[in-house]
Amino acid sequence: MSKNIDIANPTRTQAILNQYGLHAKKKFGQNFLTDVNVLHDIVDIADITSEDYVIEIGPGIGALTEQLARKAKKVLAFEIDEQMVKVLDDTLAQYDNVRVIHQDILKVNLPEMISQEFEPEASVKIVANLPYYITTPILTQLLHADFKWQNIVVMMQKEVADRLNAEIGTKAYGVLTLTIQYFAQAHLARKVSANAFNPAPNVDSAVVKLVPVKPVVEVDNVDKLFTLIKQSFAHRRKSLWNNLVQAYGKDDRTKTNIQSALLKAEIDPGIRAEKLSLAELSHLYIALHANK
Ligand SMILES: C[S@@+](CC[C@H](N)C(=O)[O-])C[C@H]1O[C@@H](n2cnc3c(N)ncnc32)[C@H](O)[C@@H]1O
Repeated sequence: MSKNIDIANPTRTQAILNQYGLHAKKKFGQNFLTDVNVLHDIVDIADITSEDYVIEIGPGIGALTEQLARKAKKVLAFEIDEQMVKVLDDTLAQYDNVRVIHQDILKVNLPEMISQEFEPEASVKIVANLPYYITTPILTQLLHADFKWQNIVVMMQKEVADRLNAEIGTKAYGVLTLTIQYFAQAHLARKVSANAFNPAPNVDSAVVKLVPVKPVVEVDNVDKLFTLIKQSFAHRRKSLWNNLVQAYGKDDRTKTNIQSALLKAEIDPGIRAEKLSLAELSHLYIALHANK
């Protein structure tokens, strides 16, 4: 395959799938991008330069990988579908700066991989047309993983993109919104219509750019903070008090501890978690932790 011919365009994508006797697999969220303008936009939004080491999630037949490989120093792409990995051996054969790894991204130890595959102090960017069925677990994994990244540019369902910057007190405001807020600032970079894909998804899509931020309130253990946040949102219609008692225990000593932490954090026990900001939940975590 010549370097000058793009892998992606509506007829070429289908021809490659036919050549290998493949169909897009729903169970792996396979919706292949066939619009080269969208692919170029994604690479531009991520601002990929020859200094960058890129992690791609789900390369598929290599349409986005190829565009990344033309600009980046190295691309490390994780693909779950063995049949796609075989296609990629051919479609990306000319790009010696691409390494495809046949693995479920949710099972990858990214910091370990980065230290094995990238130079120390590498400028790391993450780019993907995400499999929509696991957008939230992937974003959660990426953000909680302990490595430095410059930006994350990902295509996702528009409805999920809206949750990232959801207003406090709305139905869309929740654990995902707070996870994003703790680690990053999210910008909706562009919308993408369903006919940019083969097969066309039944939902609207959007490209989102995340840039890292310092958290509004630093805590000593981010995982524990998010355990508390998940417990607080466990039953959205229940009060914070009821959710906390359910999580921590109904005995008098535990109840007194929760009560004094709420008082210290100046939070009304009757409120619902969806009315609380990240800063308030962080202060609650700090107060609860101090009581232990
Ligand atoms: C929406 S398609 C994107 C394909 C290609 N990047 C494109 O833009 O045309 C999602 C890709 O992610 C792969 N995938 C799905 N689940 C995965 C997982 N858990 N780990 C790694 N790759 C996964 C699918 O097989 C598919 O190739």
